[in-house]
Amino acid sequence: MPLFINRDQIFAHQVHLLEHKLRSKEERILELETENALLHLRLADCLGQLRRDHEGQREAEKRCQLQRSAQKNAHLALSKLLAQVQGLKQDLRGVFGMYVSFARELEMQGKELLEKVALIISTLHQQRDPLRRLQEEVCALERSLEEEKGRCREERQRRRLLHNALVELRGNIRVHCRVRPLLPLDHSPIRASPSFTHTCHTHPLSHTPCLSLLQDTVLVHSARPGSQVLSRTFEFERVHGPEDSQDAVFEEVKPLLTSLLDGYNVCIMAYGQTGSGKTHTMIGSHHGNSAASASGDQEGIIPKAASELFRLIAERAVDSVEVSVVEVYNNEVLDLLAKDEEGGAYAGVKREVITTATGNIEVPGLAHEPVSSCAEVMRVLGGVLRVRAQSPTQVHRDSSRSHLIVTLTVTSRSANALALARRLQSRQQPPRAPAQRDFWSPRCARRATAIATRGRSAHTSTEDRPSSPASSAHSSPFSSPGPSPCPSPRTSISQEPIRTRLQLVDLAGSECVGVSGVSGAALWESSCINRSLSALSDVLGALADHRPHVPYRNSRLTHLLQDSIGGDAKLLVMLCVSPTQRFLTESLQSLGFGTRARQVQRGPPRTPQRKNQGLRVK
Ligand SMILES: Nc1ncnc2c1ncn2[C@@H]1O[C@H](COP(=O)(O)OP(=O)(O)OP(=O)(O)O)[C@@H](O)[C@H]1O
Repeated sequence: MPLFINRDQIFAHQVHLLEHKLRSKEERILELETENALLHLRLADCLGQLRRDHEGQREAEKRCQLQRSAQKNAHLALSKLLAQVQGLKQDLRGVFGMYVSFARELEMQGKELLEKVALIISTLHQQRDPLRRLQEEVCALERSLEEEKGRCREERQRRRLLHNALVELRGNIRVHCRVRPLLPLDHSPIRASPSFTHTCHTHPLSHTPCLSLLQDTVLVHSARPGSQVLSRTFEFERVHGPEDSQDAVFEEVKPLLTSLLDGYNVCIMAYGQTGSGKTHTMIGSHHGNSAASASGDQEGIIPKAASELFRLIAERAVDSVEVSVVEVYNNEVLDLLAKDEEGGAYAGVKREVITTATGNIEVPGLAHEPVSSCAEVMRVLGGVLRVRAQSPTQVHRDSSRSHLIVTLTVTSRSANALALARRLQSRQQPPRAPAQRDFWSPRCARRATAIATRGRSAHTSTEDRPSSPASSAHSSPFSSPGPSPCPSPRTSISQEPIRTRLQLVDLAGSECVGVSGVSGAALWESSCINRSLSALSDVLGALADHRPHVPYRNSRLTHLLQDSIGGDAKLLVMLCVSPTQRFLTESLQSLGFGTRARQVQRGPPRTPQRKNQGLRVK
């Protein structure tokens, strides 16, 4: 082995060793760096974790704080609730205390009441007998009151029948009164000028009713401030109130139609102030101009009478029925059935009224149309009513400006009529209703006959035509046969037909020109209407006072109706009256007219003579 070692080699060896050491150190450094990096990573993890833990802790602390504040609030609410519960318990204790005291009080009162009831029951027990007796007395009194009421009703009925018989015997004019309901026209303002531009202020009370009805009496009571208190009563054969229907009004008129077929002439006349319901009562309510088109329960006396007439004649031997229609307009008699020159339309031709040498009232040339049913009558009437004079006034928009007279002439061979005529010829007593027999004492009959005889003998003559039985032999309505004398009992009754006449009159309304506000031609119409109505009133006055002169000829209306007013037709005046203070003066005038009409005594009505006994037959 060499002793000498190369230095280089040693150095190389040392370098190698050092390099090796360096390498291992470097490896170690690398390892340590890796480890360091890993540790850094772990540190970062740990720091992240720590941060999260801190945040979680902060969150937990926040929640904890919230929980603590919620807990605090809950504690507060709980303590409040507890305080309230304490208060409620207190109240409840108070209420319970009250309830207990109230219950005690109630119990005490109940006990007291029970004691009182027991006392009352025992008192009642003691008084039961007198009470029962009292009850029995009350029942007996009620029964007797009912009986008295029944007797009173019967008595009133008898009085009415007796009155009717007396009216028949005396030949009185029957007067029915109809008070219409309040209508818009009662509230319409009255205008000062005919041009209807200025309105007058009416008294505030003027729309209040001033009429009250009691059985067959009209009570007029007016107490307007500044005027005298007025209180008057008017009695009529029948009084209809505002609530009475057209049927109810017709029911009271209906018996006259039987009389017509039994051989009497009949006249039904509506009288009253303008707008008081005459046309409504006679024809019916209508819309537009077609008054005859009133239907059903709104039909007036004319359609209902025509219908009843044809119902009655279906059962009897009646030859024919004819209708004629006239209007008295501006004191002229117009034949509404006369046709124009072509013979087509109704023209309203002027006619004259004449008194024949025998005292008959005639309208020469008056047109008649044969009719065989109510519908035909209404058809004819519907046609002519369009010709009737109408114009508006401030009181009534559809005011009729003429008097309308519809005449139905019945030619009959009815055995009833003949038998009745025979009976009336043989004794001067009115036909008696069965119900009358028990009260129609001979004394009563004697008295009534005496009154009737007095009444008749008191007015034996008039200027125009005497109304004594003897003179009535010559009466003749228009161109149809009219009332005739009672033939002597010995006169034989052949089977010649009897002609009777039903006159249905819708008078024009009386009116105060100042109130109705008319002028020009309408003023002349009003003046003619008022003059003819005043002539009618004068005629009634003369008849009622048995004056020797009856001024029938002062007006065409009275001349035309002479046979019905002063003759021996059964005449019924239907007074139509407005109910309000506003028309008080006019209502009083109409009621006065009705009273006057009732005073007329014309002797008992007669059946007309037959064709062959001097009557003019068309
Ligand atoms: N009883 C009644 N029930 C309901 N309405 C009525 C009644 N009477 C009248 N009327 C109404 O009052 C108004 C006036 O009545 P109507 O035409 O019959 O009066 P009038 O007396 O004939 O008047 P004028 O004389 O002016 O012609 C009408 O609208 C009518 O329908």
